[in-house]
Amino acid sequence: MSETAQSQLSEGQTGFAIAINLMYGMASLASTFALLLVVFRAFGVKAFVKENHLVDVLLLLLLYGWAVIPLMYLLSFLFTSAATAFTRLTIFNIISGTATFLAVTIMTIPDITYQLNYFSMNEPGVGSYLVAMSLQGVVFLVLLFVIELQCINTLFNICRRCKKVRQVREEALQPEDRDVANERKRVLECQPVVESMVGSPLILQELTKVYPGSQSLLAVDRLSLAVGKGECFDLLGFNGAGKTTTFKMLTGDETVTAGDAFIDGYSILRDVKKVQQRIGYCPQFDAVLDHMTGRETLSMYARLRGIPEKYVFACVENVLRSLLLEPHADKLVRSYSGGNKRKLSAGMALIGGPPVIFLDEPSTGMDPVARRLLWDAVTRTRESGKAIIITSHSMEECEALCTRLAVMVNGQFLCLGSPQHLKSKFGSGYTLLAKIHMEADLEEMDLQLFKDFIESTFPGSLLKDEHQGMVHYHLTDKTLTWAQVFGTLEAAKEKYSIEDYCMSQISLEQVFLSFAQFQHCSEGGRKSD
Ligand SMILES: Nc1ncnc2c1ncn2[C@@H]1O[C@H](COP(=O)(O)OP(=O)(O)OP(=O)(O)O)[C@@H](O)[C@H]1O
Repeated sequence: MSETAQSQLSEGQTGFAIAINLMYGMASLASTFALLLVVFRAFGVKAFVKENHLVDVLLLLLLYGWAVIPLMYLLSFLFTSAATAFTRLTIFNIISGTATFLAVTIMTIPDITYQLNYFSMNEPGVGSYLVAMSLQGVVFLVLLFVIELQCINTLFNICRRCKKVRQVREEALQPEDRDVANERKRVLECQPVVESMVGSPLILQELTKVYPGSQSLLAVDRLSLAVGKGECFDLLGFNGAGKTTTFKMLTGDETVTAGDAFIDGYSILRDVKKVQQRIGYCPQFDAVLDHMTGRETLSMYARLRGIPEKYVFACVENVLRSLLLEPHADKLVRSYSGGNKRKLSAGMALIGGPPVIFLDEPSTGMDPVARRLLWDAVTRTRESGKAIIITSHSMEECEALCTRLAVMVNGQFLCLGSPQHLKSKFGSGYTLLAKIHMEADLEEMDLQLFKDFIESTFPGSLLKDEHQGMVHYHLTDKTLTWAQVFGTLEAAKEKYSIEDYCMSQISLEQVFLSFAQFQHCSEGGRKSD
């Protein structure tokens, strides 16, 4: 059974599937054996039909089936392709069956004697073989259950989790951003099912992903987060920070190495199907069906989300209109431009208003008008009480949409909170942009005088950029007030030929960039222990 299909079955369902497969195998073997017995009877093969031996033969054959079906099932795990498994195992059965039969016959020719009790434990009775086949069947079946129910994985997971819990305790001693630590504490103390009902449809508890390989990579490192109804949470991060991997685990596309997440109270480890029924997902790369039109695609998603048939049309029209897709609604998706495919992907995630919506860089490739329409649609959806998680490299988008955000670096949250909270916490000081009027012959001197003035008046100021009489300073003094800075610059305007100037709070982008130094450049930079 494929890993994805397997991951979507609960343990009970897997056990049931094995039992059904075994019964089907036994039934089809029994019917073949019955035909064989009919042939024996028709041709009067004495050894098999005399003295009710047909029943003995049937018992022997069925015991053979009991032993061999689970063995074939086990051996099939050695192959990745069903066709290869079928041909190779068939050849294996023919050779092993014929060869062992010939070998045993040849080796026992001198000793052939006739024994009335076929089931005797003594040679040439087959009693010992019957016992062996019965035991083989039981052993192979147990092995099959162990593999299919992923008992070993579960055991590994339990060990891994114990190890992780120890690590978390140890690492709790290391400094972690206070907001991130508070969120972790809040999440670990909550009862996910109760919390989901109360108001947090999405809960991540120590969610971890390690990509296996020669150098296993820790892509997502113990994320803990609760996202409430009517909240839009932005995952900001550099390339390779682990955002998409987080989404993939939450949507069931990737397995979870440790930890768990709950969507509407359902665990992604135990109830992935129920989770998938409750999410909308706009993946980073469009997953659209080329041979359907946009309208057909959205109608299909509306029906899948359980929207009553009489509302499907209106619902689809609404999404098409809100994303400016109406002119393309009846064209095949394969003829869509990149931006229009993106709009359709976003529409597919939003339609029907699932309780939790994941948007992975939804506005990439959209023109500014479409982007703003998307923002409106996302904001309306959020205000209707849905929890939205978004990743984006646009700070403008982040400021326009999100109520809270986290900066993700190397799979961990380095900070967490509302945009204003993070700007106040990490972006102390002000940004000053000034344009100095320069006489042709005195330009360097004018500029230098102004720079000296700023550096002496506002100690600790950092010159960030300088270009054609335009200077960009970061005024780092936390005690400065807006009035002080404006007053000083207004008074100095004439003296230093300041043509124009502008003051602003540190931007979110500057806060984000201040974490750049922590991101490993190399994608294989984070090895898991
Ligand atoms: N299937 C995979 N196998 C092994 N490593 C992977 C796999 N997918 C992602 N990674 C690695 O995991 C890390 C996180 O990748 P991920 O795609 O989650 O980053 P991201 O934050 O979404 O980046 P971007 O902003 O570029 O989309 C990267 O180092 C990446 O190389």
